[in-house]
Amino acid sequence: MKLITASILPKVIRKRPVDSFKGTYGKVALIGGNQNYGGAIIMSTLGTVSAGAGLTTTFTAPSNQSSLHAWIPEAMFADYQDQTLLQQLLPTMTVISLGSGLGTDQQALELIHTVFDLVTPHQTLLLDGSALTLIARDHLQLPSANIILTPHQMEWERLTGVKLAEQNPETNQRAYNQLAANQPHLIAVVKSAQTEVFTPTGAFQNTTGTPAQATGGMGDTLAGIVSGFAAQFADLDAAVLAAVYTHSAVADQLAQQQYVVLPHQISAALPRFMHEHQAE
Ligand SMILES: NC(=O)C1=CN([C@@H]2O[C@H](COP(=O)(O)OP(=O)(O)OC[C@H]3O[C@@H](n4cnc5c(N)ncnc54)[C@H](O)[C@@H]3O)[C@@H](O)[C@H]2O)[C@@H](O)CC1
Ligand SMILES: Nc1ncnc2c1ncn2[C@@H]1O[C@H](COP(=O)(O)OP(=O)(O)O)[C@@H](O)[C@H]1O
Ligand SMILES: [Mg+2]
Repeated sequence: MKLITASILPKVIRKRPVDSFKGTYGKVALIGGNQNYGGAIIMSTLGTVSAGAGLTTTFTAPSNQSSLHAWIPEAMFADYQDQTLLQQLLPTMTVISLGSGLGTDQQALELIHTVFDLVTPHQTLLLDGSALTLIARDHLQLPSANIILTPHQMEWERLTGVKLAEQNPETNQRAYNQLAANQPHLIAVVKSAQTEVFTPTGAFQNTTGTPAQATGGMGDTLAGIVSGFAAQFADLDAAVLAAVYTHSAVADQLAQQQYVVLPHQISAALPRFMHEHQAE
């Protein structure tokens, strides 16, 4: 297994061309955040916008609208139950992220079906949190798209059947091979204290991260950052590796002076970190 080190950053984070505009940096739809888990999709949104995505729309429960805008006015709000809006907007997106704080009720399941029907092969679809739990529970077939899965270890167990205690680079690779077999391009980010990333071109282990990250919303934030990187940077595998590295590298920096790192603090520190690591 190769290691994900700082050397990934200059390959991915490039100085922005002078004549670029928001359209250059991709459109992202983040779908999730039910009445109880609004914080999850707000934290994802903070990650995506702070990572530099050009335009971000957050599809969530209407009760989350004012908190979303209080936290991050740069993001647009859409009601995730509005079928017309979903059908109008999702085809225009570079990246769709589905599942952070979505919950697992019937409404959530129907939303997954809607997104799976609408997504096209040239789009990137990130699946996180509740979406992964529902896909595993109902044996849903993944649509044809560039798929990024971001399971924690229990979600990975649900998806693949590999028990948490038996998860290691070898068993995870075998499970990844099975999942990826019928997909044009699938990336699995198996999150833990030593996150492993499986791509069609290789398997990688992250070298950053701290127990100060062990708090709710940390994975929602990662899903947002990965979406922001995937929207902007052309090489999808490298973009995901750089996002995974960056999320925890920023946490490591903050943890030098903090007992716990709050997920939104990672997003707040992201623009400066990316500035420091951009290459010509
Ligand atoms: N502020 C918010 O709105 C938050 C919403 N969240 C959302 O809540 C939904 C449910 O996600 P959860 O992950 O909380 O619940 P899950 O039920 O999916 O997974 C948690 C269960 O897995 C077990 N587990 C074992 N090993 C684990 C590991 N390495 N990492 C995580 N869990 C492990 C836990 O003990 C627990 O029983 C998701 O949609 C998620 O996005 C969470 O992200 C927490 C914060
Ligand atoms: N001890 C740890 N060391 C490093 N990273 C950790 C540690 N504990 C948790 N993390 C990171 O925090 C995130 C947790 O994701 P997840 O469980 O999905 O969070 P949530 O769903 O609450 O947002 C992952 O990116 C994981 O790698
Ligand atoms: Mg999660």
